[in-house]
Amino acid sequence: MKLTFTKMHGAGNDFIVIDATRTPVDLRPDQWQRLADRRFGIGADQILVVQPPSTEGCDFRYRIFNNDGGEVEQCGNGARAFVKFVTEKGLTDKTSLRVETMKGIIAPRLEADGSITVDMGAPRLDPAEVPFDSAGLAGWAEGEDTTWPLPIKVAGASKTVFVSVVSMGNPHAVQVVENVDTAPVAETGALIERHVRFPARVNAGFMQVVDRHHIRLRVYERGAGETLACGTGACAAVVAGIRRGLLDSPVRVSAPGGELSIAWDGGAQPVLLSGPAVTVFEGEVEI
Ligand SMILES: N[C@@H](CCC[C@H](N)C(=O)O)C(=O)O
Repeated sequence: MKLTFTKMHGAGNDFIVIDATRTPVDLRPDQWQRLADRRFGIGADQILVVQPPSTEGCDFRYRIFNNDGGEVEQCGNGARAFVKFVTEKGLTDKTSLRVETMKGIIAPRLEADGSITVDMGAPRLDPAEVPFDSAGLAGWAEGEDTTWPLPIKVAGASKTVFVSVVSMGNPHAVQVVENVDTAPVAETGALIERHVRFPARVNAGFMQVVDRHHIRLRVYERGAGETLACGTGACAAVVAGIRRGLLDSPVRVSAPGGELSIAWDGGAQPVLLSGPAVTVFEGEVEI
C-alpha cells in the first residue's frame, strides 16, 4: 500500500503527518516504527495522523505515535504542525479549532501573523494522574509544590535526582539543572524514562533557569530519545518552574532546535504554547 505523507517540524521536533480524513490509516506498531526509523524509513520523532472527529463540537481527531511505534496522548509541537497541515491542505478554513486527542480536547488558533498558539488545557499535578507512584513518599497536597526523589544508578554509582511531576495529558518529570549543556541527558534521561515509579514511562525534562522569564530546556522524550524540542515538555517545565517560585509567566523556552513561548496563569488555567511550525517536504512511501 502507498501512503502519502508530509514531513514537518516544530523547532526541530520532526513529524510525519498523514491525512486520514477520507481513507482510514491504521497501521501496526512495527509499521509506525519503520516509517519513523531514520535509516529504514522516512525518519521522525513522531507520526501525526489527522482523522475526522468522533466527538460533537470538534473539528478533527489527532492521533500521535512515537518513534518507537507506541501511541501517546499528547504532542505540543505536533499540535502546531497539525494546524499548519490542515490549513495548507484546505481541510478547514477555520482559524480556531477544537481537536480531539487521546487525552482530551486541545484548542489551537492560527494567529493573523501566521503563528500558532495552542491551548493545551490545564496541567494535572496529582501524582496519580501523571501517573507517578508516590507510595511510601511524603504526601502530596493540592496547591503545594512537591519535588519527588528518584533514586537512579549511573555507571554503578547510586544518586538521587529530584523531579516535579506534571501531566499535560502525557507524563513529564522535570528537574532543575545548573547548565543544560553539561546535564547528563542521555545517561539519566533513559533511566528516568523507565523508572519503576512511572508505570506509563515518562518524558524527562532538564531545565536551566536563565531568569524569571527565560529557561533553557532539553527533553529526553519517552519513546523517542532526546529531541530538539518538546512542546508538552516546555509546558510542564514552565508549570513546574512557576510552582517552585522560580519563574513568572510568560516564559521564553530555548530548546536546542528553536524557541517556544509558554504562558500559564496558575491553578486550573490552561497552558498556552506558541512556536513555529514548518513544512519540509511531501512524499509517498510503500508500507
Ligand atoms: N514531542 C512532543 C511530545 C511527544 C510525545 C512524548 N514523547 C510522549 O511519549 O509523551 C511534544 O512536542 O509535546
